[in-house]
Amino acid sequence: MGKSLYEKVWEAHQVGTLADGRTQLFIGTHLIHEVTSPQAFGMLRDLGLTVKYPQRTFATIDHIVPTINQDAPADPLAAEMMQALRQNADDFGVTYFDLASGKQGIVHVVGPEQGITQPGTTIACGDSHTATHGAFGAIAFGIGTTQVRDVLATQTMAMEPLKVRRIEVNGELRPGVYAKDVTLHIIRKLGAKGGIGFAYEYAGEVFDRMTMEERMTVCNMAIEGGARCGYVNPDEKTCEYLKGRPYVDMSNWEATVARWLSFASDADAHYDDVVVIDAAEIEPTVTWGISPDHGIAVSESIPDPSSATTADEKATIEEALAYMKLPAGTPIKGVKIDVAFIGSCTNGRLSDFREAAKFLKGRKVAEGVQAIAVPGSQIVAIQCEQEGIDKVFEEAGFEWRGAGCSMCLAMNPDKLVGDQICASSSNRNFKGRQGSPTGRTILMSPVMVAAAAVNGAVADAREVFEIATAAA
Ligand SMILES: CC(C)[C@H](C(=O)O)[C@@H](O)C(=O)O
Ligand code: SF4
Repeated sequence: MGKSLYEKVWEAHQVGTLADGRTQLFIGTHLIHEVTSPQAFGMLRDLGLTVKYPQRTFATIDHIVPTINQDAPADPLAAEMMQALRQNADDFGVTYFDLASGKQGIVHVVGPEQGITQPGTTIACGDSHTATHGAFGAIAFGIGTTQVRDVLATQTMAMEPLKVRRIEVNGELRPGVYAKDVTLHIIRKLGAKGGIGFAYEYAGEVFDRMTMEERMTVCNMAIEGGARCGYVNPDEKTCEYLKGRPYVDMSNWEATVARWLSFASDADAHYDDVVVIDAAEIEPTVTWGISPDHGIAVSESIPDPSSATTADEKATIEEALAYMKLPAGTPIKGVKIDVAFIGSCTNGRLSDFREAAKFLKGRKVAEGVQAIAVPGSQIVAIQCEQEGIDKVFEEAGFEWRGAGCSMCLAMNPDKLVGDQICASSSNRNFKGRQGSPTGRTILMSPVMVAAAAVNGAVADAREVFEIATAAA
């Protein structure tokens, strides 16, 4: 019987079995940011410990950093957190991609961009969207602050092994359907808790064809489907993306490629579960509620509690609709928006801005809508600016900001106000997620956010494109 990538990587990193039965797992790469690392460093200081492998630890600043006047946050607490990360990186000898480095950005954008994220490795980060790095065939876990301490001090952590579910998406995606729709569709189908106890292996023709950035978008949201991690097997595209990046050792490239590819799941690997999805059934998908599994096709209507099949489902729909203040049974298309946000570790990369710019060229953001575009990293910002994408956004009426998490979680000045509705390319639509306790989030792909911004309401980007083509 062959092995899955998950099994191969796990076995290669297993240091031993702990008394409680858990595995002590070696962590090849540790990524840190300003929110979940200060206490961990504090604990190291208290215990008189050092960072075990500082060369395996990389820091960046993303959550609290403002997207305007980035190095001068008005909030003294933010300034203090920024300073603390600088101090910790200096004191413990950790590489820090700070604002002055030109490499700063959201941790899950920076890792791949620098070539730190590599196939066959284990990666940990005190952040739930660490699964993003699985796009490269890494086993990447989001961890809590205590585990951040453990990894800093020992480069290992204790973990229970996972089951593996292979999710195959075969066939052709329809025009206007993006990686974000694929991931929202999977979560809709399997539920926000469906992946508990699993690693998700994303496979099949659709993933084979996807670019690395698209694979990252899908893996990023594995956690929103309950999975502990998600990955795509490494292939030529993975290697091509990484070739020549700053942290990739190019001294014996052929051997590196052979080693990376050897981690891919064997054809006869065992899976605990297999789900097969037909790509043609996936439509541009948007959320209507307060959990990422509250997704519907943009052509569908907001669920009606009376259509629920269980009492639990009924209560969930009622709670979501009460919070969202949306009428049951009416089309989601046409729901007015106040804010449009393109960015985040899900959809804040070059290809996301390129696609949205294609849509925005020659169009204007609807009156009364605040639209902001936030590159996932300083490098993404420069790439976009070199292509004139920033200008397309600005001419359309978007604000073009500096890199960071921005309004995805609003731990910075970018926040919704009151019960504003935001069309957002991010990954979570939880209550209060975007900075206002009554703020409302509708998740969708960047192109759909652009369409909503122009329309002033949720729109089907495909129709708006067609209307434009017909009029031309
Ligand atoms: C602040 C951080 C710990 C958090 C996470 O773990 O994911 C954030 O990135 C998020 O997206 O909610
Ligand atoms: S962009 Fe959003 S989801 Fe990603 S790390 Fe930042 S806050 Fe978390």
